Amino acid sequence: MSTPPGKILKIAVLGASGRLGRLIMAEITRRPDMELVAGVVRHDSVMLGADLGELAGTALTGIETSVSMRDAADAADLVIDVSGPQASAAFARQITERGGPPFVCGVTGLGQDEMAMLNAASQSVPVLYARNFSLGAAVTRWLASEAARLLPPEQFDLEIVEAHHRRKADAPSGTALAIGEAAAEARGLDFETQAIFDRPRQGAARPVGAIGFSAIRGGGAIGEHSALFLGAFEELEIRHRANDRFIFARGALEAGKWLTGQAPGLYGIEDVLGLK
Ligand SMILES: NC(=O)C1=CN([C@@H]2O[C@H](COP(=O)(O)OP(=O)(O)OC[C@H]3O[C@@H](n4cnc5c(N)ncnc54)[C@H](OP(=O)(O)O)[C@@H]3O)[C@@H](O)[C@H]2O)C=CC1
Ligand SMILES: O=C(O)C1=N[C@H](C(=O)O)C[C@H](O)C1
Repeated sequence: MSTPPGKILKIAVLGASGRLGRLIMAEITRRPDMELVAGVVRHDSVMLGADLGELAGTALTGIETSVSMRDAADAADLVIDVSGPQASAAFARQITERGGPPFVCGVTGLGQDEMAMLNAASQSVPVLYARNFSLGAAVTRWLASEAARLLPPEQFDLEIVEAHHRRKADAPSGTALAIGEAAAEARGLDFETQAIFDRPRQGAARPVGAIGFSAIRGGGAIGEHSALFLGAFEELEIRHRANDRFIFARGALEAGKWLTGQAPGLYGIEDVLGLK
């Protein structure tokens, strides 16, 4: 079940001044089934007080950006968070205290403490956490986990390579980690002990079952991910490239629409797409 037909979904965006936040707000204003009701920015943001339409590149909305997560939550049926790890944790605490509204989080680079806050919120509120909102990336992850299950780790080494724009703060990307976690699970391996994030100049040879990560940062790359299954005599590559950031905005809104009809719990994009 998702939002009832005819109901207009009121949405607040956390991280309204960011690359993805602006696109999500623009997309909301184009949708007849959605209404943009709040946009939260950092307290020292130069965008504080700006009209949301100014940020989204659309007509003026008459609503100014604010710093109050509480006011945003009060006004909205759904909150979409594309800010940063600290803000996500603070907001998750806020929705736990007030018991809603449903919360979609797309922020990557969350640590254990921040994930614990999301988990705690999901005890009483529907929460969806997706490190990549695109359909193609979700299918990439699913395909990689199938390949990992079918290709034995003794014969096929798994390396995950990703590339992103120069301003991305976290590495490896959330999507790369999600692919690695799914592959480790499919192979019955412990992700934490198998993941290799750094290779020393003078190191040992590659252990069997290891999952290696390489992250490229530079230019304007929107997001590219490859899962490489490297055998001695054959190789398989599963590759996804985002050509337009719009795919994340659209995916976030579809995920949010789906989430508003769900019971409290922690969901992923796989639940929305039926990939589980
Ligand atoms: N799940 C998905 O499909 C995708 C996820 N992402 C993730 O989304 C996040 C944002 O990405 P992107 O838009 O490119 O990054 P940006 O840096 O462009 O945007 C993040 C925004 O959040 C703002 N912000 C930081 N702290 C707060 C706060 N306490 N309250 C309100 N706003 C705050 C920042 O403000 P300021 O500039 O003032 O610091 C910034 O404008 C990242 O974690 C990224 O990895 C990105 C693309 C797709
Ligand atoms: O920061 C980005 O830009 C992106 N972040 C997400 C990630 O870390 O996987 C998703 C997408 O690749 C773009």
